[in-house]
Amino acid sequence: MTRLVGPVAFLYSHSKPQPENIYQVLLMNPHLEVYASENGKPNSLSEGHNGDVAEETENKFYEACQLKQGCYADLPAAKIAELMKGNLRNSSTQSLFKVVNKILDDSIERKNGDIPHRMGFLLKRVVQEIEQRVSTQAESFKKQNNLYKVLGEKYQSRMRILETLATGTSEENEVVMNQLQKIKIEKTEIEENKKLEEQDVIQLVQEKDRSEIQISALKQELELAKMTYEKHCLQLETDAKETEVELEKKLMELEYLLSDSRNKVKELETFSESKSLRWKKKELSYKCFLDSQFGSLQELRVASESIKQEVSKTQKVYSEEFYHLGVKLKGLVDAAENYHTVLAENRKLYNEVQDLKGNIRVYCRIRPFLPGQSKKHTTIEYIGENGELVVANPLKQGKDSHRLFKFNKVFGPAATQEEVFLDTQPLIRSVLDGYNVCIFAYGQTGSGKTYTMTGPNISSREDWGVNYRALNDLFHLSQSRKNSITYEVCVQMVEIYNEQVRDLLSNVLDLMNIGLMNRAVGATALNERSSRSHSIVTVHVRGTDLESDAVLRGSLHLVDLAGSERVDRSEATGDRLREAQHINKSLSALGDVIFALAQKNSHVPYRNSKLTQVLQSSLGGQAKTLMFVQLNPDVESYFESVSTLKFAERVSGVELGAARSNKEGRGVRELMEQVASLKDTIAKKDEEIGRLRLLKTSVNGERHGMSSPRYGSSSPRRHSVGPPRPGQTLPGGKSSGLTDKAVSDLDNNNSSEYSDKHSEAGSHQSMDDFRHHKEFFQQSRLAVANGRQNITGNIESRLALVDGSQNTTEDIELLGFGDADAGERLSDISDGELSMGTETDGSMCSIVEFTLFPETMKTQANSTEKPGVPSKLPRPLQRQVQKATSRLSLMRGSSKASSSSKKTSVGGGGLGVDYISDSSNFGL
Ligand SMILES: Nc1ncnc2c1ncn2[C@@H]1O[C@H](COP(=O)(O)OP(=O)(O)OP(=O)(O)O)[C@@H](O)[C@H]1O
Repeated sequence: MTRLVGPVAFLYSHSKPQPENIYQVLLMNPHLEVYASENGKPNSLSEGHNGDVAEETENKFYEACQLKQGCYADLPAAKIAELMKGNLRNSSTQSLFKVVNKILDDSIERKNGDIPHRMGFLLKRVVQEIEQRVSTQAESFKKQNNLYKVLGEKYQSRMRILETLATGTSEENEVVMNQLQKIKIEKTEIEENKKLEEQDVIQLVQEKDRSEIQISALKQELELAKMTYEKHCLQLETDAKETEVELEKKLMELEYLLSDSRNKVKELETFSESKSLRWKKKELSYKCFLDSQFGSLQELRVASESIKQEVSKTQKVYSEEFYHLGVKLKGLVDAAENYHTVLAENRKLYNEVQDLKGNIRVYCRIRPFLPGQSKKHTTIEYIGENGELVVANPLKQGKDSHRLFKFNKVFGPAATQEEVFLDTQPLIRSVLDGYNVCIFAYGQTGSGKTYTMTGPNISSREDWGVNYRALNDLFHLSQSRKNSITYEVCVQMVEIYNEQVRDLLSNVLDLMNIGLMNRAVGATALNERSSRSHSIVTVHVRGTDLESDAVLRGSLHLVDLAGSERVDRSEATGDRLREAQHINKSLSALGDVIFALAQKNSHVPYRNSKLTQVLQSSLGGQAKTLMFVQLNPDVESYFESVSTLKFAERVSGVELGAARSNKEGRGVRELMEQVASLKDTIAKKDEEIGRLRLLKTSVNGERHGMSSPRYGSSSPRRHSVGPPRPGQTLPGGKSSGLTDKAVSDLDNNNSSEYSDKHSEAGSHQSMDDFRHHKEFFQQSRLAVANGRQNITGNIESRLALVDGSQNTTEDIELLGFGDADAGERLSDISDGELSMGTETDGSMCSIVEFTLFPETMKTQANSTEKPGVPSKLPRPLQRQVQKATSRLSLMRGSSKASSSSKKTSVGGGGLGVDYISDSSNFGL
């Protein structure tokens, strides 16, 4: 490209002079540069705007020329031209001009104007070069000029168009101006926004700084975290390695297990295949079975349809029949209701018949298992509502193992003290109507006798036994009747221990006070001895009808017997053996009495024990007697229980005769008193006769020795009475007044041998079923026999052997031997016709007196021996006994001393029981 700049462009545009040759151009513009084109021709003329570059080129060219001058002076011109050719082409036009000027200057300096050939050639070449360059430049100027001309025209036409357009768009210009204004406003707004944004930007920058700080802090944290993370990573890696090792181990194990389980799976697969085969077979068989069942079901459906029809038919028939049955049933229900009332009436009537017959009532009570005892093993099989009891033998099975017993009532283990008492209450209340009542508890040790009679805990009303409840009830009843009848009530508590009778308490207040004050000691002392002694609480009642002045007397004996099996099990010696023998004796005597009564024997051996003596009025008289048979349900006690039940069954068959109330009209009482005084005089006479007889006998004995069979026996009984004949008049003018039966009783009673045999025979007959009881009866008899061997026929000695020497006199006295009127008393007791309450000497009071206070009798008999309290008794009890005895003596003394005393002595001779007038004191 060729540019026109500087003076050339100026020349072209203003003067437009057309240079006629290259020299002119070069002269006009010494700075004009002419560049050779690549093809060796100058293609442009350019101003050398860098003088330094041009100067450098010029110097180089000149130096080259001078060099060539010196060096190549001899070279031909062609050769020089060839060498110059490259430099010419590459040199600028200005440097060429300079070269020309130099050459010319040099030639002028030489003054001859002579130019060396070589320089001239060079000059020619340079000029040619410059001419060539100028001509090409001029041509391009022409072309450009033409081009500019075309362009000028074009622009002028455009200018014209634009001018026309400019006039047409002035209005639009206004709009555009307006828009421009708007745009300006927008621009200012934008600028403001921009400012704001700049502020924002500043803020953002600040924030950015802050965040950068944060970022740097975070980066630090990150660094730290990275460090810890790396540490952690390291730890993890070590852990991972360890776990990897473990896992590898486990993997090994698992692989082993896997292979094992694979084997098992294979086994199971084979097993399951065999099973599935079996199941398939089964399925097939079931299918066959189901098909057959389905078939039979179809048949059944058909059959059931027909049956349904039949059933509906029969239902109709049944409903009709049911209707008829309903009608009949209604009638039956009515009848059943009546039946129950009839049954109740029957029971009542039965009881009345029993009352009339005077049967001993027997209630059986079964105690519950004690804590610690196994409740599974019980002998009690069934308890009926009407007194049936079935016991099972644990050693047998089948029918033989069961035994049925029937009593008036059976109380199960769950029966309460209240329930037991309610069934006993009517009997107890009849005491206030003048009846003698005896309630005794019989059974083996630990069967619940004391529980029933006394109760386990007297401080709790609920636990009160029959004794406390009876006393409470009697006192309350007597209080409620006080407007029509005044009652005098006396309570005695007696214990028969080793055949000695001990009056423990004679006053109900003392009973209650000692019970309350000294409960623990008293209770313990009593319990200790309970198995080895018979305890008897006696309530004497005397009532006076305020209207008729009639007097009624009743007595209630509440007896807790000693354990029935004690002797059987006893392997005791010494004191315990003695106790056992006494218990044996008394229980066997009770058995003898009961069996004699059951067989309606003419003789009933009451005298064989203190127990039977004390209970005589309640067993043989017109008394109401109830026996509680206590059972232990434990299988270990089965045989004991069965023998107890057999004994009880026997007892329940005993008829005592209809009970009779001891009521006396005023006349009767007066007569009784006369009879009593007469008896007293007779007794005195008898005593005198006895003394005379003794005197006579001693005189005869002296004369004839002691060989008389009549008086040979030392038994005063034989001596005094002998076997009387009916109607025989007793010495002293007193008719025996006894029937044949009474006489024989009397005889039997006095003949110990006969009595023993008789009782034994009775026992043997009646006790076939009661082997166990028989055993202890025999045991007791052995003791008696031992005594008999030593002194045959000597009753005193025999008794001394049985009861111990210290009690000999006492026993003789108690049994009536050695007492002149004993025969009479015995006859009274034996005679069933004589009531204990109607005969003074044979009354319960006198018997109790007689039994309780042998020392009194001894005094009467002028005996010198006095029984002491047995040393075997526990000390507190001894004190009690002594206290009670002395108190009773005092009471007797006072009643004797003053007939107007509030305490009334009953029984004649001041030997009765002291009644306490003020019964209100006894409210419990
Ligand atoms: N019905 C009953 N309910 C609860 N416990 C009873 C019953 N009967 C008896 N027991 C308990 O059985 C045990 C023995 O009773 P208990 O002392 O009355 O017999 P026992 O026949 O009088 O004996 P022992 O002949 O030795 O005097 C006691 O612990 C008593 O509390």
